[in-house]
Amino acid sequence: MTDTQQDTRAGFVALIGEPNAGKSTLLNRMVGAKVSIVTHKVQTTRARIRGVALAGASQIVFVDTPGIFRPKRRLDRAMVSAAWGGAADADVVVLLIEAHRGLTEGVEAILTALEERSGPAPIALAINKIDRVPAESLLALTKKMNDRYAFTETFLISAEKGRGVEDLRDWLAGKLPEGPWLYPEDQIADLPLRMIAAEMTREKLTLRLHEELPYQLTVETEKWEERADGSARIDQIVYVARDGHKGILLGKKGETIKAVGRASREELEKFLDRRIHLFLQVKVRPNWLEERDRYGEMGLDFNDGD
Ligand SMILES: Nc1nc2c(ncn2[C@@H]2O[C@H](COP(=O)(O)OP(=O)(O)OP(=O)(O)O)[C@@H](O)[C@H]2O)c(=O)[nH]1
Repeated sequence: MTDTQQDTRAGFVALIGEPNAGKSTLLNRMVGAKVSIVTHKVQTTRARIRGVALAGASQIVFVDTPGIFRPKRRLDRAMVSAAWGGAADADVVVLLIEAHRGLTEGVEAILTALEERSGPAPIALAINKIDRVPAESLLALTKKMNDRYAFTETFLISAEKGRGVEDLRDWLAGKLPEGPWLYPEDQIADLPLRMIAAEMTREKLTLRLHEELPYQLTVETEKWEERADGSARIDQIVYVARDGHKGILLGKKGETIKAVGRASREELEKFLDRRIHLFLQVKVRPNWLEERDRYGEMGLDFNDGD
């Protein structure tokens, strides 16, 4: 190992909490401005990348599980446990709650789901919006929360004012497994956009192919090129596990993949409000399943680079 590679760490952090807890605000603080473009427009049950933060030699990949921890009035426990899968694969979980609301029914529901899961990941509590309450109340809330659940660590933060955020980020960085970074540095800024674009194409494939759709399929955004005229060129690869699947995806004279590309491009243009040139390619990658086992659960388009 050379000096420059020493001590690099990388891994996944699931940021969970009730709607409005401040997840986006916190992420923007830790990751940088671009993350806010990740809206709730693209819904999926799988975990998605919200952004990547760098802290020293660590690369922290934040994932979330949209729709999961937003139970309506009555909590569907089975659904929450099933959906919890994505977060259970994270290396660290952060539960974000609001200082002025404390241990609400919604937080209680999340804690129940936490108790039912068996993953070994450390779970930190981040009490957010501390600027909204008197400092004296925080000690009591910290105690109440830790009596309810044995958190690995508790942080008092104000995502909006930036208080305590660095401490949390540094702590997360230290908890990740040692290993090489998961994403090249030049991809980090637009990673969420790349993910969204891939997800849109995947969705169009699903709509078009229904049950014919090979289960072993993934979409990766390989290139994202900004053009001088304000448009962008996006190159995506649809990976399938077998030759036969490639034929299904292409369709007669490539009609199927063309239609998928058109539909995906139209939606991307609406979403990004700009002109998009989308190029799709179908490739067979037989060992894809092995990678998928490791990363598919996270909804990641993992790029192993070798
Ligand atoms: N006072 C105060 N307000 C905050 C703080 N952090 C976030 N907020 C506000 O809380 C509201 C919700 O923040 P978001 O970051 O959108 O919350 P979220 O958890 O991402 O919400 P969803 O997108 O619904 O899941 C916004 O109005 C933020 O400005 C904080 O530290 N202090």
